[in-house]
Amino acid sequence: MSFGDGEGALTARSEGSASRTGLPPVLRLRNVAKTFGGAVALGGVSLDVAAGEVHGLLGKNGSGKSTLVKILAGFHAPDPGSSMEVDGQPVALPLKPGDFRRLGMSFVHQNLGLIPSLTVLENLRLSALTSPGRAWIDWKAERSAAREALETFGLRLDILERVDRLSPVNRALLAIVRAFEDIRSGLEGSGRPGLVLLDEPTPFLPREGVEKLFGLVRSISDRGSSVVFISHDIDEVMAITDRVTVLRDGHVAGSLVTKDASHDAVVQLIVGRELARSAPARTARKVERPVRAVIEGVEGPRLAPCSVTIAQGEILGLTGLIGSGYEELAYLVFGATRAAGGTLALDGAEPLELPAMTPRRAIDRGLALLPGDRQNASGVDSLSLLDNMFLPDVDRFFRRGLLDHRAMRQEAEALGKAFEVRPNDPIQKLSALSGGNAQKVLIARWMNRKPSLLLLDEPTQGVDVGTRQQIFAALRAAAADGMSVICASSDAEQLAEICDRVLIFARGRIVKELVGAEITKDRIAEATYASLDGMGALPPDERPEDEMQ
Ligand SMILES: Nc1ncnc2c1ncn2[C@@H]1O[C@H](COP(=O)(O)OP(=O)(O)OP(=O)(O)O)[C@@H](O)[C@H]1O
Repeated sequence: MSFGDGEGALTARSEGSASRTGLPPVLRLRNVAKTFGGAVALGGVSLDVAAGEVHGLLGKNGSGKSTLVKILAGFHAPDPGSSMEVDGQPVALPLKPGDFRRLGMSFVHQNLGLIPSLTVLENLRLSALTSPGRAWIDWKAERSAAREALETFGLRLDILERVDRLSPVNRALLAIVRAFEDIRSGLEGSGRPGLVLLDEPTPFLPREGVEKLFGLVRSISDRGSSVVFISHDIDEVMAITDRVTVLRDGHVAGSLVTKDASHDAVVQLIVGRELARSAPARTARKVERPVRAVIEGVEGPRLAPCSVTIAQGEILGLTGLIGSGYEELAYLVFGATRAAGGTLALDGAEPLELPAMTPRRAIDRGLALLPGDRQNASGVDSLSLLDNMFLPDVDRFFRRGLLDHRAMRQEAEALGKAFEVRPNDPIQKLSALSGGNAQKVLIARWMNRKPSLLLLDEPTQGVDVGTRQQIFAALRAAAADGMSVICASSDAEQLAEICDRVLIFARGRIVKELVGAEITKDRIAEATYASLDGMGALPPDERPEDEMQ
């Protein structure tokens, strides 16, 4: 994600914010290795994180980043021969769960690690509330500590709200604030500089969230603490880190000082080759094509009634700030969220009432939805790759009442190969795959069904820079064959690469349409943030319209 060159654009870190000299590395890893049943996830990684440094950890899906983080969290035991120092002191491995606190580390994992049934307050103050030797809880003091922590981050949340009622964005922000709080209280007690590890914390964050997070990261590092920042977003990494280490196939492919490195050099280190940027094939798409779907007056919790028409073979992007309504449309059309009103007419057929739409009906009519919240709503972690791929249409593998396992396996293998799923073992559980590889399985599943209208919510979240290009190419090829795609995303770069048309939403309405050559990353970002001006009046050429063709 990057947001153009305008005011508030993500800016490169100043030289003054680099690491503190004279102090031992806050974390030193030597030859850290991990094998899972013979498969090498980490092949001997050595890495120093300096005090006060923001260190980017990058690498393709499955390169070993999360495995390394999980070793530090005491979740995985590394192989013998691995060694670790914290603040210059040797630390015995494996770590036990919870040891990281004693060592001055805190984490935000991809699944955020919040307890959904507890309140914001309870989640935020979990470490403090459960710390040993605490005889009683001063709830008044806890409430004010929680409010203060949220205020520092500019996060407006009801501290008594249950976490499962929060939006995904607010959950991510809360998890990040909690990690910073944990380290801050750790700092007070121990005098250590401390280390926060952020494992892909930003995909759900709106731009203001990213800016706030970066502001906090800078202030923490300015006070001497270190941050390890894992992300697939190269622009973010270039903006916030002092140094980057790139993992490839479980080994360190290289380390770079960020201010001396170019974007392309980092990409090359990640993928191991130069990445050819494919130009969007928009020219052929100006041709008038038959209408695939007419969505009229769709209305949802954050979406005022709005209408959208999409042509056959068109890739339509939806974007805006989180909460502007763009992120709801796909779910309302698919019946995953109940619409308050509206109709959907497919290929000239009789319109269907959206409030009566259900996912089953939508699938029967040739729709498919890839939800953004893949941890909770997309795949089933405890099932195999094969089951996850064919969950929605297992019927087609029945031959005279029996399931044709061989055909399923062959098709799953071919699909995994096409989408570069690694490891490509159809009977492996989805939970054994890295986050990005799991996302590839889920994209493959829906693409394979050849829906007439594919609804995507943040489809390449957590997917590495090389695979992203393959997914874009697959989407373009499917669109050239007539599949229509609606892609909701906060990633302007992604939309600029694949879309024929982009609709920008603000306050529940469509406020701007960009077509063909108008679609650039900067134009999308500009139109998105123009809607913030004064939060009231929009510029004259961006007045809300209910109808856009
Ligand atoms: N519990 C497990 N059992 C078996 N294999 C595993 C397990 N956890 C991870 N792996 C394998 O280890 C390798 C590294 O995975 P890891 O999750 O560390 O990658 P990553 O770099 O974090 O990827 P991503 O960017 O997709 O999150 C992958 O091949 C993965 O399939």
